[in-house]
Formats: sequence, structure tokens, C-alpha cells
Amino acid sequence: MSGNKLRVAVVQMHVDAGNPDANFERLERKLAEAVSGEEKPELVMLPEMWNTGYALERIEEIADPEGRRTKELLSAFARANGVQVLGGSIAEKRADGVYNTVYVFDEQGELASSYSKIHLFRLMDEEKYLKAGEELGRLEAGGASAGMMICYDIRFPELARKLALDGAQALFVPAQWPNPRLHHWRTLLTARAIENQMFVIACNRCGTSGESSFFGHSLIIDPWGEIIAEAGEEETILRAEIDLTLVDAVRAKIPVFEDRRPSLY
Ligand SMILES: NC(=O)CCC(=O)C(=O)O
Repeated sequence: MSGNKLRVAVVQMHVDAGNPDANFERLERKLAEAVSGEEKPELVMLPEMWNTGYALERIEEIADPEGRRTKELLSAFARANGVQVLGGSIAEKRADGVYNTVYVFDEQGELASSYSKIHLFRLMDEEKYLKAGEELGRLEAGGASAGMMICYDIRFPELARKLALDGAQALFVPAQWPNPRLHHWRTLLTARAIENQMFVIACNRCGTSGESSFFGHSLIIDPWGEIIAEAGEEETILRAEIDLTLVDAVRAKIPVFEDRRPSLY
């Protein structure tokens, strides 16, 4: 990090539903690509459920027990490259069921925080196969407080507002958001950025699994709502340097947080 700037690399990738071995192999290649080149990122981010995809009928069998395989890979990568990793989310098997969980590793490879998706998406049958998390997702990134939401979570503006009120200056959103809802994806992410005057960094998967196709369009949006980077529909590493000082500048220009009237609503 230089000053309050943070270089992020968002790994937009295909996910092979029901085939963790193929996904681990693909991810290792993508991670190597993310840290290649001169401008190394300081934070690398992955999409939702990248280990299994939405092979939910088999999720008990293929989810990562306690996230052990994932933690080993991401921790070693973070430590070897001195980079923070926001590990998308994975299907994580615990004693009481399977969770849709993000792990965050710091530059030393230590597990710094985690978050399990709190809103399960019925349109993709999540509530039939997954357990919902019970805590909010927070992390430190680029010397600032930040929050995490997973995919469907972005439809709940009160969650983003709560994270912002608690100090978040950026919101990280791993996703598997399919067609035909690109308009919702772009609009909701942009709205969360504008209304909370925060950066939104969102990583979607791409490619096709069964009858679902995923449009990619990972996005990096600034606190004024400007899209500073947007991917297309193919696999790519989306890169940007975000200047966290912009958060205070935007909040000073239009003092939304001071003007709130929570006693009325
Ligand atoms: N994986 C998800 O949570 C998908 C959410 C989604 O597609 C939506 O429209 O909301």
C-alpha cells in the first residue's frame, strides 16, 4: 500500500460445478497470473463458491471439510507473495452443515477474518442445502476498515449501511450472479457505492454451468458511483488502484451520514 492507495486484482474465472479438483487447479493458475507482472496487487479477490459451484445436490459430499484444503492453498499463496487474499467464498463443510464462507488471509498467510453468507438465495435453492451465517463480515484492507457481502446480500441495503455506519470504507462482494440479471447486478452495486459513499469491489464468475450462464462483469466502483474498472464476459484479472482518501472527500462534499434522520425511520 502506498499512502491510502490499494492495488486490487479481481480474479474473474469460470467455475466447474461439482468438480473441486478442476477448480483448485484452475485457481492456482489464476493466482499465479494475478501476481505476475510489474505492478503486483496488494489484495487478490476471488468469486463466490469457486471450489464447488452450485452443485448443491452433492454439496455435503464435495464441500471442503472445515475449509482445510482452501486454507492451505490461500495461506501459502498469501505468504509466498506478501499479498492479502479475500478468498471468494467456498462451500465449507462444518459439523452442523455446509456454509458459503469467505476467508481473508493477511500478507503473512494468517487467517485474518471470515464471513458466511447471511442471506440464502432461494432462486438457486441455497436455503435447501446451505446454512446461513449469523455474523457480519469485516476486514482491514489498505489500512482502512471494510466490509464483505456475498452476492444476494447486496439486495439488502440495510446490511451495507450497517457496515458503513460501523466504519467500512469499502465493500467486497464475491458473487455467482447469473444471466439475465446484469442490470440488477450493476445497479445494486452502484447504488450501494453511491448511498454509502464507499468503494465497491465485486468479483463475479463467468462461464456456463448446466442451464445457468454467468456474465462476469466484475466491477470496481468508487464512492461517487463511477465505475473505475469493469470486466467483460470472459475470464480475466480485473485490476485497479483505489484511493481510499476519496471516501472522506465524497462524504465531506455531500454529508449524507450527518444528514441522516434515524429517529424518523
Ligand atoms: N449466488 C447468488 O446469491 C445469486 C444472487 C442473484 O443472482 C440475485 O439476483 O440476487
